[in-house]
Amino acid sequence: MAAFRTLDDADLAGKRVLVRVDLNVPMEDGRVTDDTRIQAILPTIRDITTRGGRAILLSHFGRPKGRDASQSLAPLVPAVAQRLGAKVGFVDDCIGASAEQAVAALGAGEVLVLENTRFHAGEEKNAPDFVAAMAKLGDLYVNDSFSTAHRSHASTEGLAHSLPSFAGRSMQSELDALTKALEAPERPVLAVVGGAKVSTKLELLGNLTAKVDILAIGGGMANTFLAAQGYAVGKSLCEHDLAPTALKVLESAKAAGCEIVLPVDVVVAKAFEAHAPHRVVGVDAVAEDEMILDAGPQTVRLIAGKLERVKTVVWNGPFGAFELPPFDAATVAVARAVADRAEAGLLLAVAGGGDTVAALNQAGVAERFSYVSTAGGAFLEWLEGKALPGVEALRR
Ligand SMILES: Nc1ncnc2c1ncn2[C@@H]1O[C@H](COP(=O)(O)OP(=O)(O)O)[C@@H](O)[C@H]1O
Ligand SMILES: O=C(OP(=O)(O)O)[C@H](O)COP(=O)(O)O
Repeated sequence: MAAFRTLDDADLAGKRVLVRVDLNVPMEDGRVTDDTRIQAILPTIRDITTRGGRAILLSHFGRPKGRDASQSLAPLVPAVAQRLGAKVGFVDDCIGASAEQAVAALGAGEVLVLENTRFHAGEEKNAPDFVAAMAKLGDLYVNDSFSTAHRSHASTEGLAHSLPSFAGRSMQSELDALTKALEAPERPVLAVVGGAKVSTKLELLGNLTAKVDILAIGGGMANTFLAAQGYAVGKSLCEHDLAPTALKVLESAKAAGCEIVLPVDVVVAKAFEAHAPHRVVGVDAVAEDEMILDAGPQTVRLIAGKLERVKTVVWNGPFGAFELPPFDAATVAVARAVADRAEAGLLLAVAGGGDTVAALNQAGVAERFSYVSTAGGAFLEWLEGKALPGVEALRR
């Protein structure tokens, strides 16, 4: 028997199906800049609607503290409708009278998006009253969001205990593909971790050092390590409070025999904007009024050198502020080098994360990777061998 109930086990006709999806997609000026996560949920939505169910989509967007119009899911609704090729409704809350009325008015085969779950404090607290208020809106619960499975939130975990629950098609295929690709990875394994979510991803790097042979750290993540080692990082994105955690990661790596690769040179600018005047400097030469926005060419060469002796690459987090050219250079160069070797059959390359996938698409290499996951943090936690609350809650 499969570990999870899937849509194959569900009687969907006429049912109100609460579907946890991840509409936390990269956006710029109200426009979706990478639709991978939207494409990923279409099979599940279509499965529900063609079988006469009512698909009620739940998602967070960003990390708002309470209701915040700039983090609304409303601009995502036309993007979902366009890719689905069907009308999609929207209601400005995910609980309460307005949501209840909109769900009651939803016909069989129709689709509705509810407003950002994180507008309510109960979401991240997984508060029982908030879970109950959402559960009232559905007969069944489907989790199709592997990328939020590491969160023990009301819409990712709580609801699975309140309603008959099922894994969606994307959730199923992510778990299948990652298990196949990485259950017993060929060594040496190189993990590449960058990005901006330093506080939520730094701690897990300690455990990751026990699983991989080389850990290359870049992006905003690297700045915290550089600062912890005593380098001045100026105005860079950096969590100075987390210096002790960064030092612990370095100690764990030493104990595990995992080689750590940090930037040796960086690209710095005084403004966080595209084409800002910039210079390449050694990591010991960042001025007080500068910020690190990318890794430098020497660092790229260093990582390219490591690629020559590894058999598996796992990657989450861009190496720089890739949305702002030319600070995409290191990410693009490393992505191309990995893709070339994957395509030549010299290594297996798996990458994941909302922005990482966007960066690989921007570099035009996503198709040349062995597997690309929608998930970043969840992918790293899965790789560590951690039980993911959103996945565990779906087990039979
Ligand atoms: N040096 C840097 N300074 C500021 N932002 C950075 C830097 N390096 C990377 N980033 C940002 O990190 C973000 C992606 O991080 P993250 O959300 O952790 O990745 P993912 O979504 O792939 O899991 C991008 O928006 C990118 O601009
Ligand atoms: O974008 C996401 O994760 P990712 O940046 O690790 O790929 C998910 O939507 C989770 O978002 P969160 O890290 O705010 O919980």
